[in-house]
Amino acid sequence: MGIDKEKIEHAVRLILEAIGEDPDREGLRDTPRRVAEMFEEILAGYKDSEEYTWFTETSDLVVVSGIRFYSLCEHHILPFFGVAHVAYLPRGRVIGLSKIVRIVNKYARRLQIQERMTQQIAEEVSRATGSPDVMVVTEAVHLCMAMRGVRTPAPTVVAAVRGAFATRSSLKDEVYRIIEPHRFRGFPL
Ligand SMILES: Nc1nc2c(ncn2[C@@H]2O[C@H](COP(=O)(O)OP(=O)(O)OP(=O)(O)O)[C@@H](O)[C@H]2O)c(=O)[nH]1
Ligand SMILES: [Zn+2]
Repeated sequence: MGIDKEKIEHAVRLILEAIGEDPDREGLRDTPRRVAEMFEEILAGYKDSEEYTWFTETSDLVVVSGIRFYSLCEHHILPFFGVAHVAYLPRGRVIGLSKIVRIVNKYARRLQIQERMTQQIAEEVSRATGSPDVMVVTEAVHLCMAMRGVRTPAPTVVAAVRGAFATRSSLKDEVYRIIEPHRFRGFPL
């Protein structure tokens, strides 16, 4: 999915007019272009590819914790942001640690809800590693809940717990122990 920047520029100009601003005043003249470029950047996850992997004998627990992410909620197009923690048990295949961060960003940089984003990250880590044993915890503040509406920046936690993490609670507890120092404390980031 490519982003139609011209269309976004046009739409932003209309929004500026609709809120009673003068889109030709100095500070706003380049705003439609800036917003179009911003969307191209922060919604780049639609075009990210799947790369990866190499083989190993290990089956030891891997946890990448405290991965910061910034997403946009699909209801209000306002940011939600926080951290993601990704754990998996290799089944003869590991992926580069940076690829886990790339997977998080790939699904964060779209119009999202936190639950679907968390699930998609878990599914792709599972696909990439060939392991059904995956656990992803995301913690976020939603600006649509903070700046407007209920005006309550309550951090929201979503956990996708799959395979051995779901059947062995000691393994799940181990992940929560490991990620504890890297958990998201909400405002201020
Ligand atoms: N489950 C879930 N809900 C979300 C997420 N982001 C935003 N929302 C909620 O989506 C809902 C949209 O509800 P609507 O009633 O259609 O929109 P609204 O009238 O603007 O709702 P309020 O925010 O309650 O004023 C709101 O309750 C938001 O808090 C998310 O990631 N996951
Ligand atoms: Zn929202």
